[in-house]
Amino acid sequence: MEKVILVTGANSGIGLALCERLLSEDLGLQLCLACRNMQRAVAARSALLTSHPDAHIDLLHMDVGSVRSVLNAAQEVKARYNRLDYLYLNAGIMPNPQFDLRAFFKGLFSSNVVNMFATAEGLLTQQDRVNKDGLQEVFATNLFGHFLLVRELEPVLCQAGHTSQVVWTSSSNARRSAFSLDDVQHRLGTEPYASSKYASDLLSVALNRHHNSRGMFSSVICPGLVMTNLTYGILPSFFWRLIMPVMYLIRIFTNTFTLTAYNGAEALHSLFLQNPESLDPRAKYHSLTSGMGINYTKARQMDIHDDMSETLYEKLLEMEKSLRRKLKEEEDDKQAYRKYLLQTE
Ligand SMILES: NC(=O)C1=CN([C@@H]2O[C@H](COP(=O)(O)OP(=O)(O)OC[C@H]3O[C@@H](n4cnc5c(N)ncnc54)[C@H](OP(=O)(O)O)[C@@H]3O)[C@@H](O)[C@H]2O)C=CC1
Ligand SMILES: CC(C)CCC[C@@H](C)[C@H]1CC[C@H]2C3=C(CC[C@]12C)[C@@]1(C)CCC(=O)[C@@H](C)[C@@H]1CC3
Repeated sequence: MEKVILVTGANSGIGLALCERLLSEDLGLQLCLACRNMQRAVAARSALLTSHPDAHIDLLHMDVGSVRSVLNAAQEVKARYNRLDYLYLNAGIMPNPQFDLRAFFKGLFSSNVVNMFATAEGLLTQQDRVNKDGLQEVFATNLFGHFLLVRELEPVLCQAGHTSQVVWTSSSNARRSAFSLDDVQHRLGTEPYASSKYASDLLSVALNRHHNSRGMFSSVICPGLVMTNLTYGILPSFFWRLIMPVMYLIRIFTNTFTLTAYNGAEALHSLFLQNPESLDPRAKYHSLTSGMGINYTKARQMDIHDDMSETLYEKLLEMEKSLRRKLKEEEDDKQAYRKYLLQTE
């Protein structure tokens, strides 16, 4: 039976490179590209079909930052496929990034320089905003929409006699100090990206605790620093082009500069090849590239406390409940209004 794989944010960057790599591995896969921008999704599908004309590729509209869109898309998935083998939660945003040049130069001449290049600790802040559901956009996109998707897809992910794998594209920018259980959406801080990625690490551990017995396994990966639309948004593109040779030089000293989307997808691809039961639920799988351009994946232990991951999980369940209640009320109001209009006609 062909494996069914759904990838969010599959129309560009690391998500698209993953699809390309999966198809090179096995043409008998059923790939589903879940995307917000359908024009780019169609282009991505055509590009994949050019290199793999016999591939089975479906498109699915899903704005992972919108509760309604995720619920609709999940219904569609359950109608189309009776089981899901891999769910890659890859879509992500880093809006309005601000780069701290002073911190960069200070870090450059400190003993922390390698860590600074690997994690960008202290270098980046972002300006977030509230979305239509009343949630912080970064939290909604990078974490909550994906959480809701996993919850909705439980019937196709957790099936007797079958294992499934959920893989989060996290980041080495994820940091416990950027996250607070009192402010899970990061309304008050300036590092929503680091916070959302740390939350995904916590959530993955909690998902394993609650779902392993039902055959669903969750892992997190970091693709390293990859030149994609997300990173091009941090500094002007002419600057990136100018410093590209320097980036390749830095790679000699830090294997985290994977740079290409193909290299960045290494850990995602490597997890596809492994038995989910053999993976370490508390490890983050890093895509790394040596100075000679050799790709490999390395597992590193995450800085996670079980009680913290459990509390986050419970808070997300609560949030889900209240958002569903709100949607139901809105739906009821709409129905009542329609009925009223019909009666007054
Ligand atoms: N590049 C890097 O160095 C690193 C990236 N990552 C993570 O990798 C993941 C992929 O990013 P990357 O490939 O770099 O960047 P890209 O910007 O190229 O890709 C991001 C993808 O996410 C999609 N997306 C964004 N918002 C939504 C949404 N609301 N609903 C559905 N899809 C959405 C984008 O689609 P659309 O066309 O609609 O915008 C796009 O396909 C992200 O989670 C990012 O945080 C982690 C560490 C390092
Ligand atoms: C190398 C150049 C001379 C100067 C580039 C400096 C910075 C713009 C980069 C240094 C470390 C980078 C980095 C990221 C973005 C660009 C840098 C800050 C990320 C935050 C991108 C998204 C992620 O998720 C992280 C894993 C990256 C960590 C490193």
